[in-house]
Amino acid sequence: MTTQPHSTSAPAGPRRMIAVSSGKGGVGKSTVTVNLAVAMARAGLRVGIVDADIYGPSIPGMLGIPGNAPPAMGPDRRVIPSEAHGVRVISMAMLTDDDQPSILRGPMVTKYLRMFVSQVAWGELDVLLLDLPPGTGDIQLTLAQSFPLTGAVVVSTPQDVSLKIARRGLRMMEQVQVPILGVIENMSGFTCPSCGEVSHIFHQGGGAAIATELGVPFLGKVPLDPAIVDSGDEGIPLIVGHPDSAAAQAYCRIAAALAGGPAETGGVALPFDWTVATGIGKPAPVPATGGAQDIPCAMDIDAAGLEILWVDGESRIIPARDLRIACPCAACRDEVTGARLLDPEMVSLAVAPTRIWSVGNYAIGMAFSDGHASGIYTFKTLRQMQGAETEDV
Ligand SMILES: Nc1ncnc2c1ncn2[C@@H]1O[C@H](COP(=O)(O)OP(=O)(O)OP(=O)(O)O)[C@@H](O)[C@H]1O
Repeated sequence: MTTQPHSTSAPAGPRRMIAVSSGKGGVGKSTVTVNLAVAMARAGLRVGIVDADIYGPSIPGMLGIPGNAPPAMGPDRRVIPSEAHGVRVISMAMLTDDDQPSILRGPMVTKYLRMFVSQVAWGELDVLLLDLPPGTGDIQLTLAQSFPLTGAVVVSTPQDVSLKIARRGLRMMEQVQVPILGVIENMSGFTCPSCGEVSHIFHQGGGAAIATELGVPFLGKVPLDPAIVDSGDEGIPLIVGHPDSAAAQAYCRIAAALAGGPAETGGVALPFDWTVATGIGKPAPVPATGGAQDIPCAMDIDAAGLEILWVDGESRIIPARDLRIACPCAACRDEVTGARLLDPEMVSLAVAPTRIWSVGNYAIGMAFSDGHASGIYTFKTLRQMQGAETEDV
């Protein structure tokens, strides 16, 4: 285990940011995250893990990194991640005393995690894995919305109840338009400690059934293997200590599928924060490569309004005033009925966006010249607005 400084210049952002989630605790999500990360590092990728399981951070221990060692600071006051088995790691466990459970409210958790992603000197990364806290509550939803995730993986065990909960997790990710990269069935079958053969003493196949039912990929099964428990306790991942085991080989296959899977969206690079007057932060246009999704490939603003080119090649202008009038925030729309609360007559004919920023990978936020800045416009909504008649108000 070493602690090495990485480039402290502003990060370009990881090529892929993948959330590892589970509907409930104890299904092996952190173990899966660690072994996938080490498998990817061994395949030559530059890999980082954000231990976002802020209430029960276990990643450093599984990689043999002392939990209570505070991380070093770089010259630009950015935190330098720890590194073990070729994987860079940042975790709440490094910032709090092991004996003091972190009692943090939701907004604080999101603040810390944003910091973990953007204020850490990660250097160049091919893949950043986020080990999410278990469950499908507000924290998970906020996290899924806060980062430009390439997609999410859902870990489940074969038991019925666990699969039902996994289904809820999948639906949650769908709601915030985070692509599901697939389902992993953990503890599926038992690996005999003496002969290494896998026998299916419990249910199996539920993960594949859910994946089929919801139309998402099934990434594979990891058998129940007593060596995994010892590996976690000793800080030597199974991939390193028992590379020939059936479970280690399953991790390697899943890692290969995730590292090279068809998850790139093909749209503009995210995140961005564009100040319209200076053009600073404006997302660089990329070619529209085809596809049916609501993914922007280029954005422009002129006197006529906001023009968006979509991945399927469609492009149209939404007048700036229409955007302001359509603001979906709670002050401008009734949250229950959706009725407009904003009087269009109060909106100046000259209103225009002054700043546009990406929200997760499904929406943009917009600040207007009248000072209003709380609306979040999903790509889907913008696409529908482009198709609708201009409001005659
Ligand atoms: N395939 C497996 N075979 C045997 N034991 C496993 C397997 N996967 C995980 N475990 C063990 O199950 C326990 C829980 O695993 P882990 O901490 O990774 O779960 P988790 O879903 O991240 O839990 P939480 O989110 O509550 O921290 C650990 O002791 C781990 O070693």
